[in-house]
Amino acid sequence: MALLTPEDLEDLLNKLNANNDIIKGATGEDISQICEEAYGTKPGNQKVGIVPITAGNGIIGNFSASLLAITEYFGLEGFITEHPDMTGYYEAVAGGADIILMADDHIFIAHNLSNGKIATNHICTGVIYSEIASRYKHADSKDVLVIGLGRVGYAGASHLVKKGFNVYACDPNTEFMNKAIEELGVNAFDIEKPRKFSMVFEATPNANTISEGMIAERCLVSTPGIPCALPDDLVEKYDIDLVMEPLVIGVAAMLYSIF
Ligand SMILES: NCCC[C@@H](N)C(=O)NCCCC[C@H](N)C(=O)O
Repeated sequence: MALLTPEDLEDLLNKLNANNDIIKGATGEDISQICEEAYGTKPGNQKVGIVPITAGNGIIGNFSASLLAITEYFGLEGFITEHPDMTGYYEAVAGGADIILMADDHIFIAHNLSNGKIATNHICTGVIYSEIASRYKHADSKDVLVIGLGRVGYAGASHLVKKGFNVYACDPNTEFMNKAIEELGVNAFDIEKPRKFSMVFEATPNANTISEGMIAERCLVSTPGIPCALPDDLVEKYDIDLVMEPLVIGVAAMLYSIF
């Protein structure tokens, strides 16, 4: 999994507002409305404790500050603990946090201490980005292309299958591909037999994974992946709504999933 960098997190709320405008234009609703419908919840007066974690590669600059900005963007009170790790966890609970946000290099969780609900960033990111792709108001069918079947892509493919979409998926890792075919019943997308999709959910850590044969002239590409899955020439040539943002949309889904 590619770790975020402080540069990925610069100018976060401007990137969110720009993406929210694209989401509204392409689906008819904004990210808060989509989260409310996807999870059936609304923000309340929950207090969010953000605990920096020093494990592995350690603290990422801007990460905790970004989580605080996101918490406040969705109308919640938040605080970053003065200490990291276990001392920070104790500080958050003692400080009256209802929800704890914390991440090491392998898992990023949101835990609601009041109702016991817990969420991971990789599942919530897969669910919300695939949900956004599936709401494209100019879709020409129920066909959705999922590129990448790692933890995030698999979660998104699973969500779309449950919602009754025709999911075509591809991943160079044959184990991931076979698992998704066996467990989810996805159709293997064959790059040799291209189909043009109007809804694409991409979840890989690679650039330019989308090629011309995969997309309709007018389409919605929804991806948390860094770097961008779309080659510049395709962005110029086609009418593509691109939803791509490094952190806020996934964290919004984490929070709404545990309210
Ligand atoms: N969609 C977001 C995916 C984030 C994930 N790829 C990552 O960088 N995780 C590492 C976070 C480490 C945070 C660090 N321990 C801190 O607390 O600052």
